[in-house]
Amino acid sequence: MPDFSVPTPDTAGSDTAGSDTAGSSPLRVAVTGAGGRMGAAAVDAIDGAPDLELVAALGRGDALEEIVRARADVLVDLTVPDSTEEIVHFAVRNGIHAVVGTTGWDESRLAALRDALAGAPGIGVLIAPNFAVGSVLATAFAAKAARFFESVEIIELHHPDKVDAPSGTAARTAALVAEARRAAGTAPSPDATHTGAPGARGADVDGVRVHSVRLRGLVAHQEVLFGSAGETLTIRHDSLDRASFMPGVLLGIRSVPAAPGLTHGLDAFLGLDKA
Ligand SMILES: NC(=O)C1=CN([C@@H]2O[C@H](COP(=O)(O)OP(=O)(O)OC[C@H]3O[C@@H](n4cnc5c(N)ncnc54)[C@H](O)[C@@H]3O)[C@@H](O)[C@H]2O)C=CC1
Ligand SMILES: O=C(O)C1=N[C@H](C(=O)O)C[C@H](O)C1
Repeated sequence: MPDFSVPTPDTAGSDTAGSDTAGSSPLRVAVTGAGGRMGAAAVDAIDGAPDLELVAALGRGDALEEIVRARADVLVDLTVPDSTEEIVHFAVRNGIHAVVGTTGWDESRLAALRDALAGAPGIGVLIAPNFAVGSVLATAFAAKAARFFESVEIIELHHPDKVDAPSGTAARTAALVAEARRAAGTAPSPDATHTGAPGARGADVDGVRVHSVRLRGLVAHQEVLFGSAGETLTIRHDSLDRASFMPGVLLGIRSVPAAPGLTHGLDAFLGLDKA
């Protein structure tokens, strides 16, 4: 597993409100959604990290108070869009940092979380639409390319047990691409469609068409397609196994205590904001 080099909690000068990470104590980590596909993989990854200690693993129906009772420093939330907001606000109210992989964090939820964090100085929350470094890079590359092309569309492809569409990664990519195009004054993608089957052109996310494929055998994949006269550029990323997400989960856990407030996307923790 790649090991992204980051300051440990002991050397980061981190805010450790509500924690006991002084000295060489491992960072105490709780997981919600621990019985799910991602949660189970995260539990194993945390168990295998010598600087981390798994102190609580909660499933649906378990009381959130267990996270406080276990004196967790960081909560990792990998549940469902309907549960994540309540869980993360619970962590913030109780002085616990959070690393959130669950989807469903739209602008209104992010704004409410920023407000909550303003009243919880020193507490950090990472909302990570995708923990895979290749995916984070692909989204950053797409944002860079966005202003140079007339057309852009996104195809995201996932396993059929996924409950939400479009994916959180596609929504984030579309938002960043749209922002870059707006900033550059790029016109909307040309599209003469005015008749046909409903849904055939995918969902309109921030002015970008997003097509969601659900197919047994897939894990998590995305293509961003750009086009101009005579050329296309396709930026594709494939997560072939949930192992791809784990280095990012661990990086988030180790980094978030030193990053008070809201961090949206793993980019800053990977140093991509300086690239
Ligand atoms: N950021 C990233 O890199 C990734 C994010 N995801 C996202 O993570 C989330 C979980 O994905 P999967 O593990 O595939 O789903 P899953 O359905 O396998 O697991 C979700 C688990 O959460 C549990 N759960 C639901 N409400 C709960 C609550 N209130 N308290 C505790 N547990 C609760 C469910 O019982 C289930 O075991 C989804 O939103 C998915 O889109 C998935 C893969 C990567
Ligand atoms: O549900 C999934 O599997 C995934 N969810 C996230 C998303 O919606 O973007 C991240 C990744 O694509 C896998």
